[in-house]
Amino acid sequence: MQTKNRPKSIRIGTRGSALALAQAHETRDRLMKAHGLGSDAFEIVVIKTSGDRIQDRPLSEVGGKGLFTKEIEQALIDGDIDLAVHSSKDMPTVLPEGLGLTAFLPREDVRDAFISPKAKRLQDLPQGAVVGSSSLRRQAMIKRLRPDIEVVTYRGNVQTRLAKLAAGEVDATLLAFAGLKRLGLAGEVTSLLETEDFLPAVGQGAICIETRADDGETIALLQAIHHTETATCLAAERAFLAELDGSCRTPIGGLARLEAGEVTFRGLILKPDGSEVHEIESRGAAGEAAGIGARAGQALKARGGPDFFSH
Ligand SMILES: NCc1[nH]cc(CCC(=O)O)c1CC(=O)O
Repeated sequence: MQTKNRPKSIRIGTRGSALALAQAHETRDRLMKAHGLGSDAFEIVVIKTSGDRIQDRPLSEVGGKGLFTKEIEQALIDGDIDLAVHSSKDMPTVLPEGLGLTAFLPREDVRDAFISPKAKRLQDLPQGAVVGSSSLRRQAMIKRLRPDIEVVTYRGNVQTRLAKLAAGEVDATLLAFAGLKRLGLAGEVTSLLETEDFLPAVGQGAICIETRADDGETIALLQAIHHTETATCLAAERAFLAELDGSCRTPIGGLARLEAGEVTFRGLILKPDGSEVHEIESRGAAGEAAGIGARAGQALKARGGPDFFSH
């Protein structure tokens, strides 16, 4: 596998959170298996991002998504790492010049998980209960379903959030089931929110791998672990988001499914207080995934009108 020009090991860049490391290890393990390599063929390079440093404010206030990726992408551009492993959900729709999303791993469960010592389901929480979440989408969806619930901003990594819940700071929280599963914490889940009632974030549950667009050797290496079905769904979801995310303060949900060569896409936008919702469902051939997502985004943008995105 190795050539003369390649440094001794394949350098995998990742954030240092437990979830990010689990994702980097999953990627490495798949590459080892696909190419018959040992773990010594890889080096996991931990990179601290602004998103990791800023813990006291909601991400939407300090600049949103790029915060978890900027420093890692710079390491790719500088040639300090060969590939970067990310949660697709955290990826901006526009990447820096010269970089590309080269591979997607088979998607985990896309659903949000409800975790609470007080009730079995979100619908069963007592009147006026307090739910912790820093995601604008989850906050707005909770208020849409249960306007009486108080939603408090609640940041930190998955373990910190579970500790705050255990300490009684909030009555419940919502987290991506995929992340909990990857951390071996599926047992913490009280119940799962079905996508019909609670649409996930674009990219939720999908690990993506970013490389330099001209790094043919790494791109070839990744082909063996690339999951085209996931990539097709992500093409629709990311095209949808690209039409809408001019403002990272707008709650957005989007999910594509692929069945028998046909993509079914559902998307929605909400006012942050859940008082107004615009939803769309569309379908088409897998080869048209990006167009299906983009048209859905344009349609919702038109339906929301110019005021929808200016809060
Ligand atoms: N924004 C943080 C983030 N990015 C990806 C995941 C979960 C894993 C995934 O969706 O693949 C999480 C935590 C969460 O939302 O609970």
